[in-house]
Amino acid sequence: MASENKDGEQHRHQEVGHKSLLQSDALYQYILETSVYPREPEPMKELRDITAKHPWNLMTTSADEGQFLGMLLKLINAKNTMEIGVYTGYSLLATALALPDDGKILAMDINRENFEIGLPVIQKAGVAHKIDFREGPALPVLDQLVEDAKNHGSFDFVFVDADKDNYINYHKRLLELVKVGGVIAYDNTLWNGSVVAPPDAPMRKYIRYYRDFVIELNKALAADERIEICQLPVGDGVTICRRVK
Ligand SMILES: C[S@@+](CC[C@H](N)C(=O)[O-])C[C@H]1O[C@@H](n2cnc3c(N)ncnc32)[C@H](O)[C@@H]1O
Repeated sequence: MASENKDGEQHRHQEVGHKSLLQSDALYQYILETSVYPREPEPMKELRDITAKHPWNLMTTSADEGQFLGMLLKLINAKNTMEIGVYTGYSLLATALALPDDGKILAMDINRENFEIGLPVIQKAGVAHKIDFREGPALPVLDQLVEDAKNHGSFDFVFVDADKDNYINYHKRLLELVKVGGVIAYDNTLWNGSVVAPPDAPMRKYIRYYRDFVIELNKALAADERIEICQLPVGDGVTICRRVK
């Protein structure tokens, strides 16, 4: 989706946000209009519209990534899941809709207010009973879960979409909590394309700050023999990790 700044200059969608790293705006729009929007469940559309009016809407998961998550969850028959980084709940709703009626999502975010923006839509969709929302930093919750051996290997799927400087810390703990054969998906692993930018390239402050953490994560995941990985250019880059040992 190209947009114009005040000088009438055209920006590509990946420069104004990072919802897709595809090199053609027209191609991305084609994917959305042909395959994503026509199949997007009504509650997800409603939540996407509500979120679009929120000042931090850049943080939301894109509709194509939401569709991808739903498909992935169904393909692996996920039931017990976790999400780190909820914001208004678009990926959370995609997950809740994809899980069976007795499926579970342990959802964590330091900000409850934004979760509450999406909550009425989630309730109306009839899937709120699957969600256990915990307000606060995710790391202490993971530490608590790891302490109890009965949680080891108990999660089928985890979606990580929060503070990039903690992804490595999450990974250490999540590998104990996800079952062998289970999946951890890390979002934003191409970090607005900055992972290949020269260090002196102009970048927004927050992109520059997290860039090195994302680069280190990508190297660590590629070297980790306990997982198989697949990095996809969906959204801002998502790396799917399948625990193998
Ligand atoms: C990119 S947004 C998540 C987007 C969400 N998955 C969606 O579909 O809209 C990142 C979220 O991570 C949360 N966050 C940041 N640091 C966190 C932490 N230490 N623990 C848990 N959540 C955190 C932020 O409050 C923010 O809502």
